[in-house]
Amino acid sequence: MNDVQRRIWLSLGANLGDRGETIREALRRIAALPETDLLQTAPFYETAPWGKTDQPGFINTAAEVRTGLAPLELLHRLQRIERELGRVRHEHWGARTIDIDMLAAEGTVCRTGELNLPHPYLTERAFVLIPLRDIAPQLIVQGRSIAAWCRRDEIAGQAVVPAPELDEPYPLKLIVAVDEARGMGRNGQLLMKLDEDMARFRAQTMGQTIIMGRRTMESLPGGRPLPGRINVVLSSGADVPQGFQVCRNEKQLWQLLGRLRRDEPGRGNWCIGGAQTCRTLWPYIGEIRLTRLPGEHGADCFLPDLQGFRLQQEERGRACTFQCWQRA
Ligand SMILES: Nc1ncnc2c1ncn2[C@@H]1O[C@H](COP(=O)(O)OP(=O)(O)OP(=O)(O)O)[C@@H](O)[C@H]1O
Ligand SMILES: Nc1nc2c(c(=O)[nH]1)N=C(CO)CN2
Repeated sequence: MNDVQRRIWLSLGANLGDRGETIREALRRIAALPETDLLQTAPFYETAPWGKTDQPGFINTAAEVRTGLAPLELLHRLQRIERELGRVRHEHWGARTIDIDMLAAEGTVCRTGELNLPHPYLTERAFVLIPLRDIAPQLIVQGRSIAAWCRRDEIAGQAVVPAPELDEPYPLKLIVAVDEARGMGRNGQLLMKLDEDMARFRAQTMGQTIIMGRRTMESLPGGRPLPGRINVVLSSGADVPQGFQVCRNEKQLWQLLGRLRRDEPGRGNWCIGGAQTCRTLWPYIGEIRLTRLPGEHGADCFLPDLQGFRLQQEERGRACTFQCWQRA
C-alpha cells in the first residue's frame, strides 16, 4: 500500500485484431486495477504507423488515471493487461494487439530504462500528443504544454484523424422490465404491459438510438420501427423491414454508432433486448434502467445477474418500481 495518490497519463495503441474492442477492454481493466480510478479517456483516433511504416494503421487514445500504485507497480500491471489481451512482443515499433505506455506521472521524473518518465518519445509522436491534448492540454512536459507541442509543424503533418468507432468504455445503456425471477419475456413477448412503464420507456428513448435483436424487432407493434427513434437491429441473418437499420455483427454496430455519434454527439444508445442481445452487448453496458414488475410470470428468458452494477436510484410507480443501476 502507498498513500500517495498521483495522476498518471497513459497512451494506448492497437493495430492488429479488433483494435477498438481491445482498447475498450484494456480501459475497463485499467479502471478495475486496485487503488486506481480511470479519470478521463480521450476519443479514439485512426493514425498512420509511425517509426516502422510498413504495418497496418493504428487506433490510438490516451487516458488519465489517479492511482495509489507506485509508477513501477502500475507499469507491471499494465504489462500484465497487455499480455492478457494477447500482446506478443515481436519487434521494436512493430505491429501489436495492444500497447500501453506510461506518458507522464505527476511530480515524477524517472530514467531507469525499465521505466522512463516522461516517456522519451512523447513530444515527437502525434499519435500520442493529439489524444493527450484532449484530456491534458495544460500538462507541462519538457518546459512546454501539450497544446504547444501539438502546434509544431512536425506534429500537424502526421496523419491522425478521429476514428469512426465508439470510444467510450461503456457506450450503451439498457432499458428492460423484469419480474421477480429476473424474467424478461415469454414466447417473444413482454411479460406485462403497464402504461406507466410504456410511458417511461418512451420518455427515456425518444429522439435516441434503440438497439434490439430480431425477436424484439418482430414483437414491436405491427413489426414496425418505433417512431421518433433510430431503430437498429443486430442480427446476422434476419430479413429486416424498411425503417430499421441492420447490423450483421458487432463491428458493423460500432461503425454505425460511431457515425451516428459524429452526426449528433449527445444521442444516447439504448439496448432494448431481448435476452440474447443483452448478453451479447453486456460488456458494453454502463447503465441499466430497470423496471421491476410484481410477481413471477413463467418467463423463458432472463436478465443476467447485476453483479458489477450498483443501484443508484429507485422510484416506486403504481404497480412497479423503477430503478437505475450503474456499473460500479
Ligand atoms: N514510460 C514507459 N512506458 C512503458 N514502457 C516503458 C516506459 N519506459 C520504459 N519502458 C520500457 O520499455 C520497454 C519496451 O516497451 P515496448 O515493447 O512497449 O516498446 P515499444 O512500444 O516497441 O516502443 P516504445 O517504447 O518506443 O513505444 C518495456 O520493457 C518497459 O520496461
Ligand atoms: N500510429 C502509431 N504508430 C506507432 C505506434 C502507435 O501506437 N501508433 N506504436 C508504435 C510502437 O511504440 C510504433 N508506431
